[in-house]
Amino acid sequence: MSFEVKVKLFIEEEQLLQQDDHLLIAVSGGVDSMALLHYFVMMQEQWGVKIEAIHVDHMLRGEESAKDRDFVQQYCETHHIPLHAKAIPIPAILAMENGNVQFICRQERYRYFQEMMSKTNANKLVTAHHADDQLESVLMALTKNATMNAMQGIRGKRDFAGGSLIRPFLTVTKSEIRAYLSRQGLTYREDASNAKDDYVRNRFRHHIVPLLEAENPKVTEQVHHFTKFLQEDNELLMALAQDVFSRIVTVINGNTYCVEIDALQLEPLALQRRFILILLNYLYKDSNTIQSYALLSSILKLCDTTTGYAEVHLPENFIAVRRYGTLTFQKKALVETAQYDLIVKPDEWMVLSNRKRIRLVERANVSQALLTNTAQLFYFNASQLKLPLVIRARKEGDRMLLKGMEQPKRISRLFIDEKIPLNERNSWPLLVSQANEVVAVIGVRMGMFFSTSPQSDDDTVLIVD
Ligand SMILES: Nc1ncnc2c1ncn2[C@@H]1O[C@H](COP(=O)(O)OP(=O)(O)OP(=O)(O)O)[C@@H](O)[C@H]1O
Repeated sequence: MSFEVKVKLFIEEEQLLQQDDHLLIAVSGGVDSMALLHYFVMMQEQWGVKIEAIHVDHMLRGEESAKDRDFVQQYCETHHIPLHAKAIPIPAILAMENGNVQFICRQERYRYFQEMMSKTNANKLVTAHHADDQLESVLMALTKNATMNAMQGIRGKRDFAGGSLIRPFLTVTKSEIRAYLSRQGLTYREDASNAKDDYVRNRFRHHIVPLLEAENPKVTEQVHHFTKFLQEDNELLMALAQDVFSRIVTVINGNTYCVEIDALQLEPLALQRRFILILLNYLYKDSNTIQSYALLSSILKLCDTTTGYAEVHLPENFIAVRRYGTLTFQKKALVETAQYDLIVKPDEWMVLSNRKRIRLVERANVSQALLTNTAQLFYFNASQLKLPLVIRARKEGDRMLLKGMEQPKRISRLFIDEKIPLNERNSWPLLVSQANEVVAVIGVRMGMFFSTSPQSDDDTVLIVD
């Protein structure tokens, strides 16, 4: 099958192009992306699309990278293709931020791609990833601490910057691309770093892939089918995991995710894993960069039991905590610092940081307000407390009067006795009167003003659910 037919079939099969698409073609100047740009120059009318090119000079290889840019520019001028180009001082960024060169290049490159997608109103970014890249990616994922997401390799199409990123060359090999370019009589820029073994990808390319190709010259085709099957299976499993997510996750204040462990454990392990990946997607802007098999396993290990307290520290200051059968994901800062002072208004449910809900009602209205049978009722005489009550975090020296005790008990002591985790003590919700006396530690102990049975007809009731 010819190069052009192979590419056409893949584009049609994956529905990568539509009539009137506005494409931004990512061109480094190397063999793959020059072939990509040339392919679209030749085929733009046939596909009915509008094309522009985009290039990033990472300023990493001195004059060489400036020459890459000139090379791309010259081709674009000859073929009347608008070019968007930007030089990004990666060495200077690295000096300030530290980090992995390839990671920073990629991050900066895609930031510019994204910016230009919206400035030019393009709806698709096109890159020249090909079948050899696919094979290398799968092999790299297999040997790394990767999740099943990475094992599925590169996709032909994914969402990007309000449109999509498409890879029309994903089924053609590098040697097919090279042969196409030479048939077209075109040249390209050679990046000397590609020949070195410094990067993992290069080591796979130079040493592992040739062995596999010797075993089966069509190994890239085989990997293409393999990844496609995996992707299709995964789509189904992700949809099922999303259903589970909608059923068993409660989101508090838009930033704290609470999972009922019992309900999660009813699901097959394959869905539990994907459920956690979906959750990480909510927590992180780019969850792909933090996904690892080890992280997934340590989070799932928290769900082995529903009793006791355990936590896993996650990247970027997130934390997963298991307590009372609930698994909670949130920013550590939210756990450690209090964000109250909230006035407790009658007849309104308040959701607190310890995942309890409370509500104040007149005794006569209790039955109306009771929605669950897990709620506990605490009766008190409102005239004995200075209202309104307030929810706040602990303060130095806080104490509480308890029934049967002559001296008020220090809240810090009570936290220790009740085994409240250290990192939650500063945000644990306390109920405080206007006289600044702590009258309850919500979900832990109620002070002397509260009884579990009615004292009079006009009691006020605190419902804790
Ligand atoms: N400097 C660049 N300017 C414009 N496009 C580029 C540049 N570098 C890479 N690209 C585009 O990205 C494609 C993949 O390049 P490469 O394999 O170097 O990137 P990668 O980092 O491995 O992949 P990814 O972009 O998915 O992270 C290229 O074929 C080209 O389309």
